Amino acid sequence: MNGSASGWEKRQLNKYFFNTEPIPRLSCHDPLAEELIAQEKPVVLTDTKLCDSALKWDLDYLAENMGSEKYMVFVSKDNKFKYYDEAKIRQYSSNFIPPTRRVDMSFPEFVRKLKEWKEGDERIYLQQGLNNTVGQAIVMDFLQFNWEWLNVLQKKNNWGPLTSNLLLVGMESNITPVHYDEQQNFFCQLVGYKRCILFAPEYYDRLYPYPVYHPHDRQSQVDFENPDFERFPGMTHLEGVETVLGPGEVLHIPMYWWHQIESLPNRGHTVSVNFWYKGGPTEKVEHPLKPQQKLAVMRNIEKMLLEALKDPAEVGPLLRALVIGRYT
Ligand SMILES: O=C(O)C(=O)C[C@H](CCCc1ccccc1)C(=O)O
Ligand SMILES: [Zn+2]
Repeated sequence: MNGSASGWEKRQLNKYFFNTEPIPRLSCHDPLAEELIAQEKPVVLTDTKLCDSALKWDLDYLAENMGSEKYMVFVSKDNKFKYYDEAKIRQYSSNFIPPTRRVDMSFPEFVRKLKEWKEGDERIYLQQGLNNTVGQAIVMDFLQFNWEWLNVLQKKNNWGPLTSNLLLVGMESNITPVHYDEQQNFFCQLVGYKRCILFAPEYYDRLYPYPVYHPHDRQSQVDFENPDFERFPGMTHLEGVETVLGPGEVLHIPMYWWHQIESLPNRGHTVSVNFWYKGGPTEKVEHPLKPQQKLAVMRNIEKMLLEALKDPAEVGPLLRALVIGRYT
C-alpha cells in the first residue's frame, strides 16, 4: 500500500461526520513541495530518505538497542491518548482527572506488554523524546538521517532550532485526538500505517480548544466519535485533509495545524519519529493577520486575563461582558 488508502483500506478507516480531501503527495525534489512548506501547508514527501536508516526499527531491534533506560509509556482504558500538561494539573483548581496515566518502563518490558496484550486489556503507547541514553546503534541510525535536507529547509523557512525528536511506538487502533502544537513538525512513519487527519489553523472556532490554562491546552474539546453539535455547533462546517502515511513517508504538519493521528486498525503496531522545530521569528507584521497569528493573540489574551483575574471562573464572565452587545 503506498500510503493513500485504496478501496478496501478506506472501508477500514473510522467514518467521521466531516469530509476530507487528500493531502498532496509529492517528491521532495518537486519545487511545489517546498512551495507548500513555505506557505505553511501540509504535504506528504514520499522520497526524502530522511529516516531510511530507521526503517529497521522494529520491536526486536529497538528492544535490543534502546539500552536499559526507562521510557515514557502512556496507559489508556480505551484507545484514546489525549495529551495533558502535568505542570498545569496543579495550577488548574478544579479536579482534573487525567484520561491516561504515565508509566515508565524499559523497552523490553514495553515489548513484552505489547506481545501479551489481549482484548479488554488497557492499551499502551510509548512516547519518548530521543536523548543520549539510547544505545549506540540507535545513535548511529540517528546520525544517518538526511540532516542535510532538513537543515536546508530549516534555513529557507527561517525556522528556529530543532527542539526534539519524539519516538512513538503505538498499538494498532491507538488514536491521538485532534490537537495543535506550537512547533513546525516533520513526521516520519517508520513501521506500520498511520491515518493523519489535519485541519487548518483558522478552524479554531470549529474545534473549540480547551482554555489555555487547562491541562488539555491545545487539545480540542470535541470527540469525533461522539460529536456534541449542541455544545459545539461550529463543528458542522468542519472540513479536513488527510492521508495514510506508510513506512518511509514524511508528513509536514505546519505549526498550529490541527491534527488527529490514528494507528490503522488490523495493520499491526506503528513506529514513528517526529522532528519538532521552533517557529521562526515573525518578520514584519502584515494585516490582516494570518490565522496562526490570531491564535497566538488569543492565547496571549487568555494568559493576560488569567494573570489579571487569578480566578479562571472569572475569565468567561469578563469576556462575555466585553463582547456581548458590544462586539456581537
Ligand atoms: O507529532 C505530533 O505532533 C503528534 O501529534 C504525533 C502523535 C503523538 C503526539 C503526542 C504528543 C502530543 C502533544 C504533546 C506531546 C506529545 C501520534 O503520532 O500519535
Ligand atoms: Zn501533535
